[in-house]
Amino acid sequence: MLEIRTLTKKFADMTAVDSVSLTIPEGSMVGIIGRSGAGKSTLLRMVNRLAEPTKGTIRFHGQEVSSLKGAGLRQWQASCAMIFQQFNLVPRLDVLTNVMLGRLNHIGTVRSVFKLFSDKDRMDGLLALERLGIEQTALQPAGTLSGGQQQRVAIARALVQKPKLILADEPIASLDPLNAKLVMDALKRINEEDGITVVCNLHTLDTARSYCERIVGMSKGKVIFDGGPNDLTTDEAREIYGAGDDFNEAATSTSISAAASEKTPEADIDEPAASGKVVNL
Ligand SMILES: Nc1ncnc2c1ncn2[C@@H]1O[C@H](COP(=O)(O)OP(=O)(O)OP(=O)(O)O)[C@@H](O)[C@H]1O
Repeated sequence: MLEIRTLTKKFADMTAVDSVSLTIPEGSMVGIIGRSGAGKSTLLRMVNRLAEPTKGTIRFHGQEVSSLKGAGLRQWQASCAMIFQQFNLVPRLDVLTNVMLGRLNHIGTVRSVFKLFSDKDRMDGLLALERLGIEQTALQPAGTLSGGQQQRVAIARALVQKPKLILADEPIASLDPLNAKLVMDALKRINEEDGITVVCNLHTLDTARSYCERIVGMSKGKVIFDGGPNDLTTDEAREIYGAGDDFNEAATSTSISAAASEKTPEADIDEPAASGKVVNL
């Protein structure tokens, strides 16, 4: 259980996240929506402690993580994997090494400095790539992969961290709809099969409605909606997106959905993994 209480982040006199309180049960998949600048990224970054809260607390299974330092903080960051819009891979390193970098917080300092990975680390990395249907890319430089493949490498890297929580910050914002679907399907399957809690910032309402059992709507740093996809009315969505009377959900659409046809036109995707039944997790 993740418990966020009155979490606040100020940048000078600007309040990016304003007294947010949320309780997220273990194993849930939560989508955070809102227009650009609503405070979604800052909220996730505080949970992972990439940004320091100005005020408030974050607890995970009762442990206060908002005040952790040193080894305790590193341990928290290892169990709280982050996925970014821009993948954050090392382009010149091969895919498998990128994935194994997710193990750095689990191995000793000397081994981590020299990137001395064990056979087990390698095997875990390959198995994670296989779950994501991209094991055949293991020896390619990560920078040569398509965006959708790179994001799946980033998810494999998160998996080898053996996280308790995955925080995905706009994971599909740089992807075309087909690759966006592959990535969201992968996150959903990891959530369902491994029971890992996933909190996912999304620009688009239809994606959140399709994949998340709970939607949190943010505006100007505050939570203004918290409920199931069917509870979110058009009026509430309009308020979240700060739109006028002509608000249309399609305007926030990526045209992907969890229930969408799995018959993907292969010509549209340059990835071997996509030719099967979406992602082989
Ligand atoms: N390091 C920073 N220094 C100053 N202001 C910041 C910093 N990071 C974020 N902000 C501001 O905080 C507010 C919230 O930003 P944040 O990135 O959290 O929003 P967001 O909802 O994730 O938006 P987007 O979808 O565009 O990433 C914005 O006004 C942003 O300009």
